[in-house]
Amino acid sequence: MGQSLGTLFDGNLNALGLGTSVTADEISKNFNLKDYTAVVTGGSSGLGRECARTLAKRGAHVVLAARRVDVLQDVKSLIIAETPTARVECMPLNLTNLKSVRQFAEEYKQKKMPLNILINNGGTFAKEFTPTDDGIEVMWATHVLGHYALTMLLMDKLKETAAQSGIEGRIMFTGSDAHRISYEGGINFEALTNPNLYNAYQAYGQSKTGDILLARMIGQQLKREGVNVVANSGHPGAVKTPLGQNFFEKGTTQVGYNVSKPFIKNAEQGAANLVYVAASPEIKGVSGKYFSDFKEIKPSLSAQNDELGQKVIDYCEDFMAAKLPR
Ligand SMILES: NC(=O)c1ccc[n+]([C@@H]2O[C@H](COP(=O)([O-])OP(=O)(O)OC[C@H]3O[C@@H](n4cnc5c(N)ncnc54)[C@H](O)[C@@H]3O)[C@@H](O)[C@H]2O)c1
Repeated sequence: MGQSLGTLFDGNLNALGLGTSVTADEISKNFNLKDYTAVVTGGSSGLGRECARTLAKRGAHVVLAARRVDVLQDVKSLIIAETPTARVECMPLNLTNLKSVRQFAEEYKQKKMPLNILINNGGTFAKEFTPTDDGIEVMWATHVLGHYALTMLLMDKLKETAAQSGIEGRIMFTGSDAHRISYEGGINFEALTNPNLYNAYQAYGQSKTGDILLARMIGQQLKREGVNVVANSGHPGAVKTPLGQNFFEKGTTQVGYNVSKPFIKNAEQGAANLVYVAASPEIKGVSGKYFSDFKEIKPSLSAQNDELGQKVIDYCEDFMAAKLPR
């Protein structure tokens, strides 16, 4: 690996957006979500679990989605222990397998449930090049391809719900300021299948550049269509979760880690900005933007590049056409 995380971040902690210690409970204390239904991917752990807990506490009907339903059931029990009136469902979803993504969307629609909020959050950090069954680097497959397919397959449901309820639909992609560490040009499509080009941090960074670009492109498209649905992305900060620990504690130099450790958020703090982007009335009508600590900020130049964004969309569309034949 060329540059270690510590080399990249030492003396540049702002790049991490380490930010405030406001919790998801605090930021959402005035939200009333009793008329909302939300899907949270990666709902079995870390930030997804915390987003789900908070939305359910504010009255939303929450659908937890991840690979292991037994783990999701445990999360559901925890949520109900805190909020006995919480409405929570668990549905299996493997983001690296588009057939699983389609099955999730079809089963969701069969349940005839509305959908107001889609939180595209599930994720992973792979130290070594790890191809999926389709041969694609696993972080790109999970963060970008899986979430693009999920969003497109649920888009009619989001639009229909918004039209019928009059409530603005929200799509929230969990981005990361680590997107600023990426391959030259923001995204190297060849590196998605070539292990010789692999650098774990650049590969993670380009997958998050992909997420921010998806929110931008989809958000802009929804605005052009004039529908009552928006898409944005949010940076949670550097957060102590299984993924975060893998990313930080093992990846950084001792100096970098020691400097950053006091600023690392817990999941309640990390989820705050994600819950804000997904549900705050303050940002009604905002679409295609990137948020950190409850403020819109500019992502990298690559993540503001519509031409690159269109390439990501085209890549995802081609992949879906190849992997999801009817
Ligand atoms: N922790 C951080 O410091 C940090 C910082 C910025 C962004 N993020 C992003 O936050 C998101 C959540 O990560 P986290 O820190 O809560 O990590 P986590 O390890 O606690 O949770 C990851 C979740 O994603 C799910 N997941 C992984 N692969 C999946 C797949 N193929 N299909 C379905 N679900 C899958 C896991 O089951 C788990 O529920 C990720 O997108 C991550 O990139 C995290």
